[in-house]
Amino acid sequence: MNSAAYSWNGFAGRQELAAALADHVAGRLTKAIAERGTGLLAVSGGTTPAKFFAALSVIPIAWDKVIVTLVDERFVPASSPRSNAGLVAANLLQNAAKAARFVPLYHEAVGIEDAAASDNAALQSLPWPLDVVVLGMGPDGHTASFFPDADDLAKLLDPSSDRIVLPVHAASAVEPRLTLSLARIVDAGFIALHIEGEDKRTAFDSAVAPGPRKPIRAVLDAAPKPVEVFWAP
Ligand SMILES: O=C1O[C@H](COP(=O)(O)O)[C@@H](O)[C@H](O)[C@H]1O
Repeated sequence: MNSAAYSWNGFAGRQELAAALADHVAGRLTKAIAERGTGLLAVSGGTTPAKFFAALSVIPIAWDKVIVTLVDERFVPASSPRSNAGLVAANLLQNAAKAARFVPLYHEAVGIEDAAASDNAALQSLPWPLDVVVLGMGPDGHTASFFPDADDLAKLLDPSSDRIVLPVHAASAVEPRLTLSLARIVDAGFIALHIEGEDKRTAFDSAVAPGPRKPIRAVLDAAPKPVEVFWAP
């Protein structure tokens, strides 16, 4: 594993974790706004981030200078209960954070390849690099939409890819996906991994142990700075 790898931040409870992670992220965004006039944040979806989103949404920073996008998205419209954009709209883009600009990954398109190509063009104009990326992880060791059984996983995990967004097909992923490339993720100023529960702790421990390389391990290996892991039981 790369010598930077990760740093472990353990909490007694999920609410406490959500508050601490929200404070860290708000601090980073405030610093970015002071330094370059804008803050660029990419967040994950699924189920874990809801409490963190709620905590972040009430912190009074200059949200009108913040751009929020997604680490990954399921190929479903925002009205679907499986939409990561829907989760962000309902939990993060509320309260003070309502003033942020949201850049979605899902657009109606004939297929996931077309959607990824149009995202690639649309996201080109964002003020890269990301100031903050908050990753999640599934018990299978997937992070972003880098699923262990994805077609052409080596291409998805290529740290030198010049793509911003990539299409993903994986049998275990339910629907096709859109994901930020590994290169854009590991280039972020602050990389957090937010995981909860004993099953995910076990999955993380096995991903960092010698053995088959899970996708989360590819992020740890490619990141030039330690990934800050936020965990609570
Ligand atoms: O499908 C996804 O799963 C992961 C983990 O989600 P969780 O429900 O176990 O928290 C998430 O990080 C990713 O953004 C999402 O698309």
